[in-house]
Amino acid sequence: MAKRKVYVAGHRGMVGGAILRQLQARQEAGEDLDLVTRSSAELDLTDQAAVADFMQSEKPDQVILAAAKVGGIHANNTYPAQFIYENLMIECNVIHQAFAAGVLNLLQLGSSCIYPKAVPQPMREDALLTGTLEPTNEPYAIAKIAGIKLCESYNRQYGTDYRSVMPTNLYGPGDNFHPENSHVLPALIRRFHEARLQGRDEVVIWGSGEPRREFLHVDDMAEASLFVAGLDRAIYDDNTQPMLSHINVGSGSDVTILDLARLVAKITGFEGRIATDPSKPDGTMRKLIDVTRLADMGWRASIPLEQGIAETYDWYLKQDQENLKSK
Ligand SMILES: NC(=O)C1=CN([C@@H]2O[C@H](COP(=O)(O)OP(=O)(O)OC[C@H]3O[C@@H](n4cnc5c(N)ncnc54)[C@H](OP(=O)(O)O)[C@@H]3O)[C@@H](O)[C@H]2O)C=CC1
Ligand SMILES: C[C@H]1O[C@H](OP(=O)(O)OP(=O)(O)OC[C@H]2O[C@@H](n3cnc4c(=O)[nH]c(N)nc43)[C@H](O)[C@@H]2O)[C@@H](O)[C@@H](O)C1=O
Repeated sequence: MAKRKVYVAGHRGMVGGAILRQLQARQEAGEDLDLVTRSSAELDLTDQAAVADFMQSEKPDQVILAAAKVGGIHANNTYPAQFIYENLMIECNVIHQAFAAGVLNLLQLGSSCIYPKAVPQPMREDALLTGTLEPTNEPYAIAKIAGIKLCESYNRQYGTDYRSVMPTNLYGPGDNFHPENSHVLPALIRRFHEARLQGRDEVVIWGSGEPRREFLHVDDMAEASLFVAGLDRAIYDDNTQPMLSHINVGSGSDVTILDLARLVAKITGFEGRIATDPSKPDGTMRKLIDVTRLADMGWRASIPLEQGIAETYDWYLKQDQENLKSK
């Protein structure tokens, strides 16, 4: 039997990298896989003609779409045009050109920010499009909702099997530690680490510290993505209502940002004060997702938050030291 050719879009990113590592482990364990990757420098997924050429020449059996314009609350709020344009273009090009090249199986990653700002918690899949979105990331969320609807529409009209997973806030090795544009967890790991090294007695966190967020380790996310991609179609379809084909992926519990900061302080060894900066946005106050659907299918997260942050900090320290050496 021919090898199954899988294209992982976004393999240099945090999630795509973790998915690729798990697929490579399967390959080493004997699974007949042909793994295809391209960096954004090699293939700009916003370029329709380039994506068409690539799909026609590679003709993968399966596409995993983990490429996107990604960032935290500040980046989303500051670069809304890039977040909506690049994400819509990437989704349209990858999904349509995959279809045009005869790809029947695809999995794409959305985000829990697709759900309305004021919605019963935990947020079920059928909360989609029941209210207005959180303004700080509405353009990104609109693009992610369009991704779900693209998959649903191609499935309805052409009978393809294009699936969508909606992750909660993710973290782990390979994360972006940019001081302004990153998500909260990598930002705090870096800020608390630097404060300890510099002997500072205070670290400031953005907003009130009161919002709650649910965090999932990227290795859990990669495992869940491959679990959903590999589900028998009858099981996937049985568990989705008509016109509601996405599946939430989360850890099932959330923490306040202040408690998260205390945990990061403990792990990084910072013993000073934690202050808040109310001039920075809180964003949505709570976005815990309901993970019943995925749990019923047989998958649950396994990496506890404290352990996951400690491992991520170890990874960060290794990167930090390599960077220091190369300076
Ligand atoms: N991180 C999080 O907390 C969450 C992430 N998600 C979703 O998970 C997915 C993966 O996110 P994550 O791994 O964190 O993001 P990263 O920013 O770590 O990685 C994104 C990847 O996308 C690629 N990419 C971006 N633009 C282009 C382009 N124009 N052409 C080709 N490739 C491009 C980049 O490739 P290159 O490196 O080659 O430039 C990069 O490696 C995204 O869909 C995101 O929306 C959802 C919820 C939370
Ligand atoms: C995954 C998700 O990520 C984004 O949404 P978000 O959950 O609001 O993301 P965030 O991680 O950046 O912030 C979480 C909370 O944490 C607070 N916070 C404190 N101190 C820092 C800090 O130093 N940096 C950041 N970024 N936030 C901080 C911050 O004020 C907020 O209250 C979406 O735009 C969208 O991309 C999306 O889907």
